[in-house]
Amino acid sequence: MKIDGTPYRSVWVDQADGWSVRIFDQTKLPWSLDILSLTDEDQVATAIRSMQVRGAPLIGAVAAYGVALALRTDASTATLDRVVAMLGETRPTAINLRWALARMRGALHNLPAADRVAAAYAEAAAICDDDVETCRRIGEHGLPLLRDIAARKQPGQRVNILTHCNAGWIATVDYGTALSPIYQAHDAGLDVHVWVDETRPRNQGAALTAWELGRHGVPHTVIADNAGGHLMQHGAVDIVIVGTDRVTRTGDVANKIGTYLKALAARDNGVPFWVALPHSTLDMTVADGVAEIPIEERNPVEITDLTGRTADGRIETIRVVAEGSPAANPAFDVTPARLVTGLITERGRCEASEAGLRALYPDKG
Ligand SMILES: CSC[C@H]1O[C@H](OP(=O)(O)O)[C@H](O)[C@@H]1O
Repeated sequence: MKIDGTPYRSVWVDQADGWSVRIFDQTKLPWSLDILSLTDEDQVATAIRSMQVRGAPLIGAVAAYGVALALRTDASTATLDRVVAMLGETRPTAINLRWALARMRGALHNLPAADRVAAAYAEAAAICDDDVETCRRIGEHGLPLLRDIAARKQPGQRVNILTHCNAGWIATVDYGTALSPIYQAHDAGLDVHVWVDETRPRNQGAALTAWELGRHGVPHTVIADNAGGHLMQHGAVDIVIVGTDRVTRTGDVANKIGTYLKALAARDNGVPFWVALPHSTLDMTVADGVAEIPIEERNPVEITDLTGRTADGRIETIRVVAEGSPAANPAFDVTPARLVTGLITERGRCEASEAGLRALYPDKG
């Protein structure tokens, strides 16, 4: 995606030295565009844990480069196994992380140590290129849904989409998942508008989705997470499109905390609830998402404290919870397949079911 006319991906290898890895520090957005240079696997692990880099497909891609960085120092099998295990423990819910690391290990394990560094950078780059094309195609397969809604609108009426968290280009290598159809619809001239859930506690919607859409000129309105049901009751939402961190073979969907509540409100109001995902988000080894998907518990300080910009431009963090009150911070929830209208993938759309997924992905074990 372009920033001030310059095309960017969300992760790239520094052309100057040919090996260090660049990312945007997403904890500084939307206030500043800080580019970080990652030079070893520990810096990659910190960037993922602290959510300097986040988004299910993107953390997989960045972890893949973390393997390459580790092998630059020591290309032994012991190091390969160690760094795959270490990076795989940084965040438990998004399956893309383990998918990317398993792909890296599979590509490198049987190579001579001397060949591993070049092969690691090549495989990480291939993962990135695959994600870019995959997300572009997700947009293509989601666009007809928005065209169909637009066709039923009166002249001057907008297509109103609600999304939760950030599943845009900054959460992937490029294009995004949930936002990819929205970008393509906007670019095709459809009159779209996005209700952007602020997405407490880390405000990925208010800080990242709003930033992305604003830069691309997509009309949008930031709302409190709890406003979505009300808007749906009053006919202000035509469709919900969200991203996901893991989809089970039965179509259960793990995504940012609060997604399940959106799906309940959508079902109660007859609003289509679609989930956009790349193949790297599929976990065919799991059937019951509620019972089996590990839900990341993050630091309660993300609940008790809020970071923002003061009127005079200073970035500050303040406590917004009564002193002494404990907080709990589950970072994801699981929406059962029965509440999902359908899945938008790079291979097409399907129902949220094992039959639907196996028809699209007969090759996925
Ligand atoms: C295409 S991003 C998918 C998913 O990842 C985000 O989680 P986080 O911001 O914690 O990394 C969010 O749940 C998005 O929907």
